[in-house]
Amino acid sequence: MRCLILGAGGIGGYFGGRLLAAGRDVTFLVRPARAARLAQGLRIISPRGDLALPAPPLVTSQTLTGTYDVVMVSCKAYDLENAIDTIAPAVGRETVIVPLLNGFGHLDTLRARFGAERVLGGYCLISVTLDGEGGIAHFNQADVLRLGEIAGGPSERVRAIGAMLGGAGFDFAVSDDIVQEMWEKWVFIATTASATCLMRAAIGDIIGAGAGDVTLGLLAECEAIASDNGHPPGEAARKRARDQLTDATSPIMASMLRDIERGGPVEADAIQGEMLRRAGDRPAPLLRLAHAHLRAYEARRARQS
Ligand SMILES: NC(=O)C1=CN([C@@H]2O[C@H](COP(=O)(O)OP(=O)(O)OC[C@H]3O[C@@H](n4cnc5c(N)ncnc54)[C@H](OP(=O)(O)O)[C@@H]3O)[C@@H](O)[C@H]2O)C=CC1
Ligand SMILES: CC(C)(CO)C(=O)C(=O)O
Repeated sequence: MRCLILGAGGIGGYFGGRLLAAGRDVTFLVRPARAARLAQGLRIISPRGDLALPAPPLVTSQTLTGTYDVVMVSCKAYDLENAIDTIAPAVGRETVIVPLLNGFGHLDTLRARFGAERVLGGYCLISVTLDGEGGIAHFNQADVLRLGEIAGGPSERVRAIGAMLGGAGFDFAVSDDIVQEMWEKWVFIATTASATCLMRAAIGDIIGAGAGDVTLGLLAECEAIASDNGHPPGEAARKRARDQLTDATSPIMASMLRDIERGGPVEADAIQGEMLRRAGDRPAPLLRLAHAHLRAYEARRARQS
C-alpha cells in the first residue's frame, strides 16, 4: 500500500519516520525548504527510541507523480487550503485521505473538495515539535494514532489501512466511533491550548499558581458544547481529561503555546473559533476570552510583520 504524507513536521515526520523504519511504503510530500533539510536525513529524538533515516523518500509539488492509496494530511489548519491543492494530483478514484489535524472543521473542507466517501476521520495524541535543526523532538511516551470511517463501524479499506499502520512502533488502533473520539480529543485540546496559551505556562504551573479552576472551567464549557452537538465526552475521556488537567506535576503545554513562543501562526480559528461557532447561544466566557487573546496575538503579529 503506497502512502503519501503531506508535511514532515512534528506529526507527519514522527509517524512517517516510524512507518519508514518499519519498512512501509511511505513518501513525504514537502515544500522546498523542508525537502532540503530532509535530504540530509530525518532524525527523531524520542523516549520511545531515537531514529535516524538517512534518506527518507520525498517529493515536492513539482516532482509529485501518480496517485497513492492513502494520503495522510499533517499540516496546520491555516495551511489546509494550500495543502488541498498540493495533494489533489495524488488523489485518484480509490485514494483514501486520512487527516491528522486537531479540530473538526477540516473534515468538512476535505469532504467538500474530494467527496465525502474519500475522507476518513483521524487524530493523534502525542506531543512533538520540530527542533532547531529540523529534527523531531518527542516529549513523552504517548504516540497514539487513531482512524476510522466517519459513518462509524468497520470497513474493508480501514482494515487494509490498519494493517499498514499497525505494528510500526507506535500506538495505533482503528476506531469504530472516530467522530466521538475526535470530539473528545477536540474538547481536550481546546481546553489545554486555551489554558496554556492564556497563562503562557504548562498545566502544572497553572495549578501551582492557584488557577487550576480556570482550566476546569474551560473544560466544563468545552464538554457542554460537545454535548450540545450530540457528542458528550464519555466517562473514560472525562476522567482522563480531569486526571491530566489536575496533575500538579504536569509539564504538558499545547503545541499552540510552542507556536506562540516562536512567534508563529496559531490554529485559533480551527480549535477555539470553530468550537465557539458550534456553541450556538450557550455562553462560554472562558473559551471566548482565550479565543480573543489568540486573535489579539494574531492581529499584533500581522501588524508587526
Ligand atoms: N505537534 C503536536 O504535538 C500535535 C499536533 N497536532 C495537530 O497536528 C497538525 C500538524 O501539527 P504539527 O505537525 O505539529 O505541525 P508542524 O508545523 O510541525 O508541521 C506541519 C508541516 O506541514 C507542512 N505543510 C503545510 N502546508 C504544506 C504544503 N502545502 N505542502 C507541503 N507541506 C506542507 C509544513 O511545511 P513547511 O515546513 O514547509 O511549512 C510543516 O512542516 C495540527 O493540526 C496540530 O494541531 C495534534 C496532536 C499533537
Ligand atoms: C493534546 C496535545 C497537547 C497533545 O496531544 C495536543 O494535541 C497538542 O499539543 O496540539
